[in-house]
Amino acid sequence: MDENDGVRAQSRCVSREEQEENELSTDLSNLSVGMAETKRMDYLRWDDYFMAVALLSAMRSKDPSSQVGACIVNASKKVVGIGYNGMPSGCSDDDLPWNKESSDPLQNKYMYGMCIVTEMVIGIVA
Ligand SMILES: O=c1ccn([C@H]2C[C@H](O)[C@@H](COP(=O)(O)O)O2)c(=O)[nH]1
Repeated sequence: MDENDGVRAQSRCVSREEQEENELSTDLSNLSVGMAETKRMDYLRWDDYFMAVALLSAMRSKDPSSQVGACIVNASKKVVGIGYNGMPSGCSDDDLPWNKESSDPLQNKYMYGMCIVTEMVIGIVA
């Protein structure tokens, strides 16, 4: 052992610390690679997404026999309208009839309701 042994020893010690640090950072970097967020691949396709919006909207309908939902989307895939079948807005769905086979046309829902898509398109362009 000469006078440089201590230095070498210290230097070896620092080296080991550095090595440990390197190992630690390597481990952390592995960890961060392992935890890295990557894009989900099982996300909803646009068509399914818009159809799901339409299905959800249909659940708002008060029509006892048919529940229809709609979701209108523009060319940029932006929803420009959602809706469901029912009485025209502003008309009470407690007062208007929900029948469909009454001999009195005024007592049938068809006299008052309109295809929801038609109604929505009118709403969008109006
Ligand atoms: O494309 C459609 C088809 C139907 N609707 C609405 C209109 C009515 O409220 C009902 C149809 O009633 P039925 O008892 O099934 O005849 O559904 C619509 O909005 N859009």
